Amino acid sequence: MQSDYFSTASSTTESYTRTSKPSAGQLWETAHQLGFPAALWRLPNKRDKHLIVSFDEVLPRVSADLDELPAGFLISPFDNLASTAPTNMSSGATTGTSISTQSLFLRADLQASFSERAGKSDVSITANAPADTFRQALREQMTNKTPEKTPQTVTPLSDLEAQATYVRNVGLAVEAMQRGEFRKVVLSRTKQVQFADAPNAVALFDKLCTAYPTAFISAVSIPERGQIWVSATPERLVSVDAAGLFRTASLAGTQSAFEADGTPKRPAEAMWSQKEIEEQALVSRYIIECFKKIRLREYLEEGPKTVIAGNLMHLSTYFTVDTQAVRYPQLGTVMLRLLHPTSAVCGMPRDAAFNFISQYETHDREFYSGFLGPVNVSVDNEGAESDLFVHIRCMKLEGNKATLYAGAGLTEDSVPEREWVETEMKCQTLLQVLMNDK
Ligand SMILES: C=C(O[C@H]1C=CC=C(C(=O)O)[C@@H]1O)C(=O)O
Repeated sequence: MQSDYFSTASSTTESYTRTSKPSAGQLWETAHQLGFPAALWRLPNKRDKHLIVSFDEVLPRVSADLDELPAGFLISPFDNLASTAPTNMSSGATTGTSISTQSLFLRADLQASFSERAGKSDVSITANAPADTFRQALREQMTNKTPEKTPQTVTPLSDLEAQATYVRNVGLAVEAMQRGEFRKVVLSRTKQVQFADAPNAVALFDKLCTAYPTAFISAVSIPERGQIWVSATPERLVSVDAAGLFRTASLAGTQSAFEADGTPKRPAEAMWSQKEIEEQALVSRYIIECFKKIRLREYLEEGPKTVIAGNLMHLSTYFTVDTQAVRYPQLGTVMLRLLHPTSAVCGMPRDAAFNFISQYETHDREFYSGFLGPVNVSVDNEGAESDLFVHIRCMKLEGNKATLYAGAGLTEDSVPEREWVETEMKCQTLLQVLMNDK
């Protein structure tokens, strides 16, 4: 007999031994079977994995307000701009921020943590009707035998036409920048991959966790769209921890983390071109301008430093603010609205770059280059924290098909063919793990 996993009283947390606990895969499959959205994630440099299941078959569209939302997981599209509305800040400053209600929110109706160290998982569930349905379906899932794993065939489809279009559009962007229409734009492209069978998102998530310990790894299932988004992003957008420490970072400039002979490069010895230094400085400047808009001067800036992101290296500058010391508890929400989309995924000035992207990109970015992550989630009784990341190095799974997304930051010094190669390298972050079917 399986133990009773959930209490149907108010929200409870229970611990299980290794033999009786439901695995992330079993919880994920149960949610999938019942048509419930689910999000699985692992924070950078952490080992614990977390899962949320929402009992809303159609997810609510919400404003990304960290001060109002309950515990859950937020996923926002790139195109999240709304009409500008004046908002009064606690500091007394008045500024224009975008109030958009296009983020999808997975409320934590069920929350589970999987800790390798402690050898236990905690599962808690709120007491509303689908809880019983879920418990029943999970019991069945746990008694089912896992099917034998057969090697997966993964076929990237030809990109020749996409390459020609991309190179032409980069050329047009460079001309527009030389005419002074904007200073930076991030143009993206997609890459299609065909699988023999629908890939197992949880197995893929686990492989990404192992391959990229410093990335934010996630898998988000959105049944109403028939999509699962999987990513290994190196870019933090906004975090606010239980002690009120706010963090953001600027990330840009790209080169391979390996020498031509395959030996790893030492980050401290990485050489960066003027184009890349400027490209990253524009992202930092964008963040500082957001601080200026709300008249916040007490931020700590560290960098730029070379950081490793899987198969790539980037330049990154870190910004931190003690929201308690500056008496600005809503800083996370305010900065989120000001920052997105940063010039790491859109450009500078933002609106001109956004218009260029809308005019020339031939695909809908959907959730690529939006943001995602846990909101007001408490882990290990350490207090609630929010961790939102820029949704890059990601792909959309739809049955047997995956669409990978990658963009490159362009300035007037960009060479179109090199930018295409850069997007290919970015696609490799996920592709290498997909192709390595161990
Ligand atoms: C837009 C992407 O990366 C951004 C983050 C780091 C470096 C970037 C670059 O060098 O262009 C991009 O701004 C992407 O991976 O799709």
